[in-house]
Amino acid sequence: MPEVKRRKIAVLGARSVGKSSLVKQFVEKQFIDSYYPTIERAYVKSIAYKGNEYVLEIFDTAGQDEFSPLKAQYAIGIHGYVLVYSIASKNSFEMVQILHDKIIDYCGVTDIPCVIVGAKSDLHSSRQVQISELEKIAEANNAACVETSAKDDVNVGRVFQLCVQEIERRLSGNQAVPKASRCIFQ
Ligand SMILES: Nc1nc2c(ncn2[C@@H]2O[C@H](COP(=O)(O)OP(=O)(O)OP(=O)(O)O)[C@@H](O)[C@H]2O)c(=O)[nH]1
Repeated sequence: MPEVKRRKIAVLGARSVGKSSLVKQFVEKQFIDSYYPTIERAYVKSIAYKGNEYVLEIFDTAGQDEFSPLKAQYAIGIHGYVLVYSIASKNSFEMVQILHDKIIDYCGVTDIPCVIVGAKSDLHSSRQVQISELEKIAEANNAACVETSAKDDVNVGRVFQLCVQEIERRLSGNQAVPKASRCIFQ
């Protein structure tokens, strides 16, 4: 019988970028147009990956700015990170590198399993962050990347598949994953 594996994932990013909407769309298959700032909330959802069942414990966190201290519970015992920005906000994109650096620094490591997510990909006409910029930051940080829309339910499941992929390839010592399976835009 395939083994059940448990993995903890923290979802971090600036305020109002769509973290909760992404997690809610993934877990509860719903999208809510109104905005309620998140304090913090944990969700559980199982997925299949390479023939195994993964029980994901997903921590949806409060929006961060550059001065927010990283909470211990989002660093200790976390297997993988989902770092979210909105494609319609350059400032939120800049927060991704700040957050990545904070996690690396807090954990005292050089590399973390991470997916960088350009959220609200349906907001084409307000786009401030190009796909090439996402590819560049992902490559610089050895991360996977994807653009999603929680509103239109585009690539939402892929975020968490990619996160498990990033976690597992490090645990197995297999670093060789083709770029095409690490960066997804449509
Ligand atoms: N157009 C569009 N709007 C979105 C999308 N995802 C979220 N939103 C909207 O953006 C606003 C903020 O979404 P949230 O999911 O609450 O953002 P958050 O990052 O969890 O916010 P904090 O709790 O402050 O950190 C809400 O009004 C959502 O309806 C999306 O994919 N497309």
